[in-house]
Amino acid sequence: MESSSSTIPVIDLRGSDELQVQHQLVEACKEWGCFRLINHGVPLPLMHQMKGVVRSLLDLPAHVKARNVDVIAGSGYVPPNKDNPLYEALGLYDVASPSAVDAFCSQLGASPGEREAIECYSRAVHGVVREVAEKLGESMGVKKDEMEEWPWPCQFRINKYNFTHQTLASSASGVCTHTDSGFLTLLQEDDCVGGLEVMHKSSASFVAIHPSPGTFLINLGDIAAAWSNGIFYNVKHRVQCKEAAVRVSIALFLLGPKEAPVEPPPQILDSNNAQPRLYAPFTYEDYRKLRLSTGLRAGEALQLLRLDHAPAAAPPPPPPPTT
Ligand SMILES: O=C(O)CCC(=O)C(=O)O
Ligand SMILES: [Fe+2]
Repeated sequence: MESSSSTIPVIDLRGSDELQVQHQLVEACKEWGCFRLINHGVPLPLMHQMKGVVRSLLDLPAHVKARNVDVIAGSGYVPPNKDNPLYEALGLYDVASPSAVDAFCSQLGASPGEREAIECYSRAVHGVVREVAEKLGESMGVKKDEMEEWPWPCQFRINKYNFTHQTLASSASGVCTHTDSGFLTLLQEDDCVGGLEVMHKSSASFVAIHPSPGTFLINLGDIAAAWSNGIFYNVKHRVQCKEAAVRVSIALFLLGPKEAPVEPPPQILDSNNAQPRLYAPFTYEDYRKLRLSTGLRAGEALQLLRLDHAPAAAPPPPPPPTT
């Protein structure tokens, strides 16, 4: 697939014209399913400090990282594997729970300084991710107290890509093309090492995302596509090896309602130009299991839940009895 020269939108979270910010948000989510976020309020020194902590945690021996066990499927340590041999990650669910943050730090033997950075950073990015989601909801006419089980749980994940001269020479992939499963993702990319690419919706071509220190990238996931009845684009993205250097990134995933079904709110379904309802209601937990069990990680699992999805052909009738 060809690369496009267009670039993703940039949104000032504290822009003075609220209506303009809402308009920009909706347009970015429809056309790109992602945007760069500036003026978010997380202090630059904290962002830098957290990057240092991420490097030292991911440099721990494998047996220590393995103590970071799953709380929900896939939320703990992900070692390099067959699909993504250059990638590994540590994770924490749910970032709003002080005891979960404490358990994560204890499992990895974080120092008091590292612990403080993790606590401050996770609180700060959690605040930003909620603010972005609330603004996005308001832009669609939905207030935060009308969102089911709001605020939704958040998964925190720190990623490392072991890129080398050898992997560069073989044009290896860091993370294969996928969509994020949740509502939205806030990503602090590596300050220097690029490689992230997003697929532009209308051209279906990959666009390189260049590092932009001090900013965040926001991605919309599968839950955002279902919640908006297909208005928002769940952006496909991947990480390619473009430099022979270790790359690290930090992601916070705002997932979806804990138990309530994911459904478009009436404000979206009843609007004048609304299209018929696209998806059967489902829970985030069931959807996460569906992605894991089918291995469909690039939004295809959502297609299985479309109300107009043709079911697989019925199995052939059993042979007639012989007696
Ligand atoms: O490392 C990156 O830039 C992207 C990571 C990513 O896509 C993910 O964690 O889902
Ligand atoms: Fe992702």
